Amino acid sequence: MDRIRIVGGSELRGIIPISGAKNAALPLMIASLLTDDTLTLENVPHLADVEQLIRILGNHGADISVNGRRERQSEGYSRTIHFTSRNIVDTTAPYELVSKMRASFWVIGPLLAREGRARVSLPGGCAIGTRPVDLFIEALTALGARIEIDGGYIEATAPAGGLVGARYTFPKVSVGATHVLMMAATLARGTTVIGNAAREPEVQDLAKCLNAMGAKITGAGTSTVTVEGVDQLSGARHRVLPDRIETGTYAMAVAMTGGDVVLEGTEAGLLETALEAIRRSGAEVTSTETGIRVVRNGGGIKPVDIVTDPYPGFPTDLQAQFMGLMTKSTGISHITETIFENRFMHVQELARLGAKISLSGQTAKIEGVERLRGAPVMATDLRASVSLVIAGLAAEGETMVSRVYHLDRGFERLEEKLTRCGATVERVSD
Ligand SMILES: CC(=O)N[C@H]1[C@@H](OP(=O)(O)OP(=O)(O)OC[C@H]2O[C@@H](n3ccc(=O)[nH]c3=O)[C@H](O)[C@@H]2O)O[C@H](CO)[C@@H](O)[C@@H]1O
Ligand SMILES: C=C(OP(=O)(O)O)C(=O)O
Repeated sequence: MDRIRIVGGSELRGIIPISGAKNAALPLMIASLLTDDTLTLENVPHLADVEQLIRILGNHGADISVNGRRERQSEGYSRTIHFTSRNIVDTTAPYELVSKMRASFWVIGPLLAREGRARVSLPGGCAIGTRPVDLFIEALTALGARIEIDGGYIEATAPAGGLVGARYTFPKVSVGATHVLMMAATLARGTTVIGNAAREPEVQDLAKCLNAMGAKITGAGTSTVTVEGVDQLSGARHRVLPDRIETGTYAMAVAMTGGDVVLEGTEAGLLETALEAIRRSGAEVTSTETGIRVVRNGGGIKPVDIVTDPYPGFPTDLQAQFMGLMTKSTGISHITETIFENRFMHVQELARLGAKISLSGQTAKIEGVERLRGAPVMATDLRASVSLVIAGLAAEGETMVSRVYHLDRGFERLEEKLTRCGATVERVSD
């Protein structure tokens, strides 16, 4: 199994190209099941999760071809992929395919809307909480679906004339359930009004693509989304928006090591709350013509308290990385996780590097230390694993991160991007 070896102590200087967003690419790829025409997605990151979803869509009958690359980038960076689901050959998403990744469950929306039925295994994904699917069931039931749970599968059936538009307000904000309800509603009869919808940029990106396919969606990006059902959707060409979590991760890495890096091809507007927290920690963060510049030249890392929240709040997907940064602050900071009940698994691994962190319920208290020292550490989930990389970049000596497959789910060419900016990071294959 691959490991990542880091020798800490170097500042980061240079340019890091930001990839297309994993969490936008996945629902966009799933949206291709809504039409028998071709959906072309540009800027799709080359990640394990994308490859897994390609297998899942293929199982439903999608014909998928990959080509193209971004200008000025070496082979293998974000790709252009064509998805054509002329016929849906199978409406079952089996356990073996769905258990590896939470987002694969979302095929339930398009399959149900287009084919009138779907049988989808209960999902897997990062083990960061119980992650139930009750909101999906409630939302699809509101559109008239009949839902049963049998042998670990959700079996959903639409009424004879298809799904019917309805007014549904989520009792809790859910990104995935918003994606699914929005996709299902595009082909429902009549109008659906989604209340307390997730406002994440990825929801906006999906709505933009669905509208390009002929859907009638307004309000995406606000908490009320209205979807007027249409008879059918067509193909389209859409560019996946930049990955705000990758952007924030590298910005925090620079704030940690010091240096001067331009994060290319991304936009500050996607992650203002996180960038503000990085600024408060003492780094300079400015928008440039090509992206975002992050600079920290000398000066300690100031302690900053954060609380995770749905967008536009501080993203839970950057919580572990920010904790990595705070381990070397000059004082005490507090990080409160409000989205997932078990998203502190990085705490004990950061402690191996010398971090001083104590937990009380959903709040971590981090006492900054002057020095971290390299050690063998284990990745426990996607974002936790990259928090160990951030800490390793600033630790003395060698840090060896195992279970790198977590990292490969969400970070395209991490070693290459960091090495080009002066870090010593390499993949070690046993
Ligand atoms: C592929 C993808 O885009 N994943 C992101 C998505 O995950 P995901 O869409 O799974 O996260 P949700 O927004 O649905 O989860 C938010 C909260 O709602 C709860 N919940 C959700 C659905 C449900 O039916 N019942 C329920 O109780 C969850 O357990 C969690 O506590 O948004 C999360 C929150 O920003 C991010 O951390 C993930 O990276
Ligand atoms: C938690 C994440 O992914 P997933 O929802 O697929 O588990 C993530 O992207 O940080």
